[in-house]
Amino acid sequence: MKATATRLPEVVILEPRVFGDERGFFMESFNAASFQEATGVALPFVQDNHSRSAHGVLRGLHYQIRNPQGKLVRVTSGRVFDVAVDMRRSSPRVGQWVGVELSADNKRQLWVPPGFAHGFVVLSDSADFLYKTTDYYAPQHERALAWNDPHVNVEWPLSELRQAPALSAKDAAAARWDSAEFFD
Ligand SMILES: Cc1cn([C@H]2C[C@H](O)[C@@H](COP(=O)(O)OP(=O)(O)O[C@H]3O[C@@H](C)C(=O)[C@@H](O)[C@H]3O)O2)c(=O)[nH]c1=O
Repeated sequence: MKATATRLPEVVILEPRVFGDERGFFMESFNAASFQEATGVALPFVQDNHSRSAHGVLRGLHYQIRNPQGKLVRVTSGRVFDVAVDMRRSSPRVGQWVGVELSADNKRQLWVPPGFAHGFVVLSDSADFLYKTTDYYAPQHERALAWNDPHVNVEWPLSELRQAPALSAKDAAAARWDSAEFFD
């Protein structure tokens, strides 16, 4: 497992060792000890999620203001641009973002800690997105920050899309920075 820090130090890119042979490949997609060594995080994971999205779908930027979820995310078919935003009020990097391309080919995983908003846009024809979470889904605590909030100013790779990003109604109505809620 290779771990690479991003410009937000708590957000880490993980690359499992891939054993290829004439049959295909094998990798440990999750190993608790390797994960803890790479991130310093000992939280248990309690939920696994899988979504499939068409080209141009943008989900996010989501976080839970109570029961915050750390997310270990990866892509098993297709290619996405994945984004984490620091939503911790007392953080020196509050409002800063990091974006990483995750694909079935590069087999990268991104560790998005509790206290960060998360989202992604699909660059391929479709994408299967799998993630583990450190807390349960709690819709009453879920919040969405607008993907295109000018204060955060995520540089989404929109030139790679054949269309404008496709959003859920919830994400289209997401909060702007000035009315967003933060982690203390
Ligand atoms: C996220 C989630 C959704 N659902 C249900 C609620 C709803 O009816 C349906 C679709 O939910 P959403 O539209 O919120 O799904 P989606 O927009 O894919 O939400 C996800 O986006 C990415 C970016 C994240 O980071 C995730 O944590 C999660 O917020 O699935 C669950 O039952 N459990 C869950 O954990």
